[in-house]
Formats: sequence, C-alpha cells, structure tokens
Amino acid sequence: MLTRAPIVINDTTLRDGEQTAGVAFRQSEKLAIARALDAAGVPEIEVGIPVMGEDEQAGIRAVAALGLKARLIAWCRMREDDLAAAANCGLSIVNLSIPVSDLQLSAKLGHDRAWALEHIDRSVRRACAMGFEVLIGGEDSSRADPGFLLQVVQTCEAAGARRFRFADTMGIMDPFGVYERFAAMRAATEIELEIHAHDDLGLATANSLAAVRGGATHVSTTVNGLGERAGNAPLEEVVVALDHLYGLTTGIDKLALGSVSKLVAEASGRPVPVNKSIVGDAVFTHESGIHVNGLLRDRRTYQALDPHELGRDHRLVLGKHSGLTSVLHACHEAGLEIDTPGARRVLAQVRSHADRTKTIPTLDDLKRFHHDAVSAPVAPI
Ligand SMILES: CC(=O)SCCNC(=O)CCNC(=O)[C@H](O)C(C)(C)COP(=O)(O)OP(=O)(O)OC[C@H]1O[C@@H](n2cnc3c(N)ncnc32)[C@H](O)[C@@H]1OP(=O)(O)O
Ligand SMILES: O=C(O)CCC(=O)C(=O)O
Repeated sequence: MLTRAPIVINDTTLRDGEQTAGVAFRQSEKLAIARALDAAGVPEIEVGIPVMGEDEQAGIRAVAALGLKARLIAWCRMREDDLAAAANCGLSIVNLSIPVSDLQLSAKLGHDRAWALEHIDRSVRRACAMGFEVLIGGEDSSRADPGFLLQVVQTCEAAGARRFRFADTMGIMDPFGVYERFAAMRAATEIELEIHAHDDLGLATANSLAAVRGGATHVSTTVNGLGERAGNAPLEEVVVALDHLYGLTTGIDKLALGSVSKLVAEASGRPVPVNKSIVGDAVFTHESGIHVNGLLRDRRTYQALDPHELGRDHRLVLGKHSGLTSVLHACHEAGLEIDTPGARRVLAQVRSHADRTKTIPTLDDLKRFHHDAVSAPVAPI
C-alpha cells in the first residue's frame, strides 16, 4: 500500500478517445459523457481540441456551460492559433502539447532541442498571461532523451506551468522504464506529473501504475480504453487497480463504472469485449467445475475482485467444463430435483450441447436435459 494524496484522473475520452479512427461523438453524446464522468466523480476532463474549428469549440462551450464540478481542459498544440481558439471556449485550463523526442521535433516541426526549450518558456508565459492555468503535454516523451526531458520539465516549472504530462505516445514502454523516468522527473521538479499511456503493447494500465509508483500525481485515462490505435489506459482498470493494489483513492465511484462504460460503448460504436477487465459482461461468469465447486464453498477461492464493489454479481453457468457440483447447484436453483446419477446424465447432455451449439444452455435447455435424465431407464445392475 502507498500512503499518498489521492491520484487525480484526467479523463480524455472526449479528446484522445474521440481520436479513435472512425469515432465521432455528437454534441448530445459529448454532453452525456461529460455529465456521466462528472457524476462518477472524475475530477478532470479533457474536453476537446479548440483549433479544430467552430463546431468543436461550440461543443466545448456547451460542456463548460453544464457547470460541472470537474475541471475542464482544452487540448492545444503549442501554437498561438491554438491558444486563440482556446480563448474562445470559456475554459480556464489548457494543455499545451509539444513533441519532445528528437525524431518528432525535427520530422514534424523542423526544430531542435534548444528551440523547444525556448518555445516552451515563451508559450507557457504567454498562456499564463492570457489567464490560463497551463499544463504541458510532452508528446513522444518515451522516445525523448532522458536528460533533455528533465530540462523540459524544469523549463515548464520555471515558466509557470502547473504540470508536465509524460506521453508514451507510441505505447512502447514497459513499467520498469516508466518507473525510472518518473522517479527521475520527480527528483528534478515539484510540479504535477501526469502519465499518458497508450496500449500498443497491452501495458497502458501497468505503465500508469508504474508512473504512480515513480511519483506521478495524475493519470490520463479513457473509458473502455478508447483512443488512438490500441487506445489509452482504461479509466475502469486504473481506478480499480490503484485502489486494490496500492490502496490509493481517486474519488471515483466504482459503482458508476459500468454505466459510464455502456454509455461510451454506445456513443463510440465500439462494443466492450465480454472479457474486458472490470466492465466486460463475462468477467464475473464462471463455468469450470473446479471453480464453481470452490466458489460455492467460499467465494474467495476464485474471486479476484468482489463484484459487489462494481454493483455486479457472480454468474455461474453450465458448459463443457462443468462438473457435478455445477449441475446439482443449477438444478437446485431451478427447483429441479435430481440425484447424483441423474446429474451425471444431465452433465453429459450439457457437454454435448456445448459442443454442438457453443452456447450456454438456457433454463429451458436445462429443464429438457433434466426431464430426459430423470425419465431415462435406469441401467440394470
Ligand atoms: C499524439 C496526439 O494525440 S496529438 C493530437 C492529435 N489529434 C489530432 O490531430 C486531432 C485534431 N487535429 C486536427 O483537427 C487538425 O490536424 C488540426 C486542426 C490540429 C491541424 O490541421 P491542419 O492545419 O490542416 O494541419 P495538418 O493536420 O495537416 O498537420 C498538422 C500540423 O500541426 C503541426 N503540429 C503537430 N504537433 C504540433 C505541436 N505539438 N505543436 C505545434 N505544431 C504541431 C504539424 O507540424 C502540422 O503543421 P503544418 O500544417 O505546418 O505542417
Ligand atoms: O501531448 C499531449 O498532451 C499528449 C498527446 C497525446 O495524446 C499523446 O501523445 O498520445
């Protein structure tokens, strides 16, 4: 367990989440998602990208007009036109993004490290003078020279930025590397540090936790892990893992995670896989005979998380891997009397049903198997 101040979640479903190829939220959906995140206790929401134009700005203004408790952030490139657009949106916090790897600095912007440091200093001061609270996004931080990155963070701090966001833009880091980079930044600066992890190697949540261990105060997330390519660190995973593994609170209501997930799945047109951690439909469903037998004796035998924490419950189903306990239990629950030899006959039918249909038998199926099993002639001794 870590003894620390609450970790602040900066949810970017409405910005990086919407950057998922093919996803576009209507204004009504943006408002509904913002409301749901706020009601769940998400303290920061990255609302959109003002420089995209009037429609995007209108959407951001509409979210701002909701009067939510959450702090709302506009994502900007580190450019004057982006800042001017943000000034049109009624928000007081901007995230100014600048690439910090040599590759992106030179290939995208045609500049070098010295220019970047000067540009950060100038841009932060300008944005502060415009009355914004300034957060800095270090795009491609994971491929930046580690020594240069510390200079970047110190330049942000000296110029008056409140936060530096380390973006593993390409999702190429592992938790050990992330921990080291955050520990080094933490030792070099007092400002807030945020991790923005992508999931290209399936490590976004693990990397976010490693960043927290290394000193991150803030974590970027998206609902259901929506986002560029393989997506971002999923809100639901980060919130539950921080709580379970480190005892760190985020102030987010775990009971709300399921409904927020459904809302975003629908609005994005990206269904949640049934086995998706925390919010997947099947993550508390058990078929295997040994597991069901254990769960019925003591839930802790095969319970990673208490589903009640998420407003859910275990579901025990019959299938190819069931054992006799499962069949006896299912029959009992359905009010069907059966003895052990009868249950063996039901089990044979359950297995054959699973092989043939690749589905979980319904209550009607079970009643039919039961009827066949109890009316089957008893084999002569
Ligand atoms: C890692 C991330 O997620 S970064 C966020 C990415 N999100 C998006 O791109 C979604 C929204 N983007 C858009 O709507 C458009 O790309 C806009 C409005 C930002 C820019 O549109 P356009 O002016 O048509 O530029 P275009 O998309 O062709 O190219 C991007 C420009 O941004 C510049 N740029 C990229 N990152 C930065 C940065 N951090 N700071 C300054 N300039 C940047 C590029 O060099 C390029 O500049 P150029 O037009 O002078 O060549
Ligand atoms: O620079 C930032 O603010 C982060 C941008 C981003 O989404 C990323 O790098 O993946």
